Parts: sequence; structure tokens; C-alpha cells
Amino acid sequence: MNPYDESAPATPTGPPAAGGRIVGGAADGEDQAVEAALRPKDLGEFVGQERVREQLDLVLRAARARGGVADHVLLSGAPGLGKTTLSMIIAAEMGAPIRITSGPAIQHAGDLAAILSSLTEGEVLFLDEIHRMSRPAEEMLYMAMEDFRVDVVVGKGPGATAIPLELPPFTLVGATTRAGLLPPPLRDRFGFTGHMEFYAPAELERVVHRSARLLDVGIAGEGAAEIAGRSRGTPRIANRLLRRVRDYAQVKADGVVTREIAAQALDVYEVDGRGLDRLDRAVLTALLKLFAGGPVGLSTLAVAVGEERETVEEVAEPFLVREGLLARTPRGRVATPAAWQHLGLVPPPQAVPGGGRQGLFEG
Ligand SMILES: Nc1ncnc2c1ncn2[C@@H]1O[C@H](COP(=O)(O)OP(=O)(O)OP(=O)(O)O)[C@@H](O)[C@H]1O
Repeated sequence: MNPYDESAPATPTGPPAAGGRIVGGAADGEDQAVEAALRPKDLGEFVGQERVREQLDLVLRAARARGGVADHVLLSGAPGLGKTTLSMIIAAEMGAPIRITSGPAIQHAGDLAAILSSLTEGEVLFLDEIHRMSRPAEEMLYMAMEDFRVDVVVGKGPGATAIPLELPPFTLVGATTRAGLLPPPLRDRFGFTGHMEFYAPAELERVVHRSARLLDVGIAGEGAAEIAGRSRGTPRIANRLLRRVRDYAQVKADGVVTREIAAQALDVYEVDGRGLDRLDRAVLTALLKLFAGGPVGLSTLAVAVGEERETVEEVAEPFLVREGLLARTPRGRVATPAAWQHLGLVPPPQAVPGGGRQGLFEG
């Protein structure tokens, strides 16, 4: 195919990209409904993340041996990698109840004080998106984490008084997609920090097999491998793709997920062999076909695919960069040799990988 062919069909533009993406990392309504059934219940069932699992196992065993509560735990990593699941496992392994809330839900220090003061001894408090808590709540949390105490301010102005309130010892499990955004005083108060990595295909295959068993879906080894390879390193996406493939297998075949059935089903949902969806491919296609692989400015690229700048930058690009298909350079976006290869196109002779060529199309 000639990359300069102007008669090529117009680059397809995706639906509103961030919401409802089958390959999106964040949970949608259906995910929430079925995830409870698919969550591993203990560390032994939790697939992958060997390092974090091993370290956490030590932290929890030691706490149990001491008969005390576990140190506060910070889990960082992209959405859908298992932070909530791991927090529930921590509670289960400690034989403790768990309370789940999130940073954006705690806008006032009083909201946090209400939660903290109602915890029972040893309870696990899971605080998702901890980097999005309000500043006053964050400051209250410092003292609560360190001294199991908060000062509740009663009244306003000169007459305001701080009433100290003792808290039962508890374990805070904070989760964040961006550990770098946490203020150091907060980060330092966690006894253990685990960074969750994207999963290897073989690990995702195990996740798919396990979920298929729980959902009572017949699946061949190669069927699981096909789904795993398109799941962008993320168990949540693997589970979601499995559900869509199961539908297809039931409607179009005998219900068993083979490699062919998985591939056909995911082609219908426009998730390609490497996990790129329609938006990802639209961005890449425009970059290659319209701008000869770049460099091209983000705004120009966004106009070319009919999307908002932010959608291209925040929704499509991170995965393309991670996959080594696109590079962000000071002079604009540049396709890598792997991008040409993935779309089956031949780079023009003067295109130098890494953006060494004078940009004709910068926006
Ligand atoms: N290591 C794992 N083994 C098996 N299944 C997993 C694993 N990690 C996650 N899952 C599955 O993936 C789904 C999403 O996991 P979870 O909700 O824990 O992700 P998360 O990191 O908390 O996401 P978010 O940041 O959006 O809250 C769950 O249904 C869980 O069953």
C-alpha cells in the first residue's frame, strides 16, 4: 500500500473515545457488576506481580505473628491492574473488615474524620485515588496514619477549638495511578509501597483461564492466548474481552472459545492483534498516511482524526507510546518503524526514525 495515496479512505474517527472503550482501563458499569465474582480472594490466587506479592506476604505474615495491625500500604499502578483486589486480599489475609472510599469522595476534613472515627480495630481502610483528596483532609490523614489520632476542630474563628480524638489502630491502603503526584510527607508515611506493573501475556492467559472457569466458559489454550495478547497488559481488559468473546462464541458457534472464535469476535469489536482499538489505529493511520510518519504537532494530528487534543493525548497516546509505536518528541509526534510494520505500510525513504527529518507538517 502506498502511504502517500491520497485516495485512501478517510481516516475513521472513533466514538467519544474515553467513555465506553472496550480496551479502556477504568471500570464500566458491567465490569463493576461482575468483578466481585472474578476477584481473587487470597494472595495464592492473585496472578503475577511476583515481587509485590512476595513483599506483601512478608509484611502481612510479620504483622500476624506480632498480633498487630499491618503497616500502611501504598499501591501504585494503572487502572485495572488489581489495586482494589489486593486491598481486599490484605483485609482477608489479616482477618479484618475493609472500608472502601476514594479521594474525590473526601472533600472536607470532616468527611475523613467521620470515616476514621467509625473504624474498628485492625480494619483496613482502602482509599482509592488518594492523590485526589483535598488538602485539609490530607493533612488530617498524616496524623491519623502516624499517631492514630485526629484533631477535630469545633467552631469557627477565634473560638474554634481542636478536640483530639483517639483512633483504633487501622491499616490504610492507598491506591494511586500516579505515585509521583503524592506529596512526600504522605508518601513517607506508608510502611510499604508496591508498584503494580502491566502483566505479561502468559500471566494474562492465567487470568483468562481462571475467569473462564468461574464464568463456566469452555476455552482452549490458544483462545485464552488470543484474548491475553489483545488485553494491553491489564486483567480488567482481559476479563472484559473474555465476556465479549463468550457472547460471540454462544451466538456464532458452540460456546467454546477457540483461537479462531476469539480472533473473529475481537475483530468484530475492532480490537486488533496487539490490543489497539479504532481510535489508536486512527491516530496511527493519520500519522503514517497523512504526515509520512511525522513529526507532526498534537493539534494537527487531533484535527486529522476528528478528536479533541486531550483525547488523542490522554486516551490514545499512552498505549501507543508504551507499545513503542509512537514517540513524543519536542518537534511533534513521530511514528516508529514498528508502527509502519504494524499497519503493514512501507515508510517513505527519507523518513528517519526518531524525528531526525525536518517536520513539514508541524501544527
Ligand atoms: N492479579 C490478578 N489476578 C486475577 N485477576 C485480577 C488480578 N488483578 C486484577 N484482576 C481482576 O481485574 C479486575 C480489576 O481489578 P481491580 O478492580 O482490583 O483493579 P484496580 O487496579 O483497583 O483498578 P482501578 O484503579 O480502576 O480501581 C478485577 O475483576 C479482578 O478480578
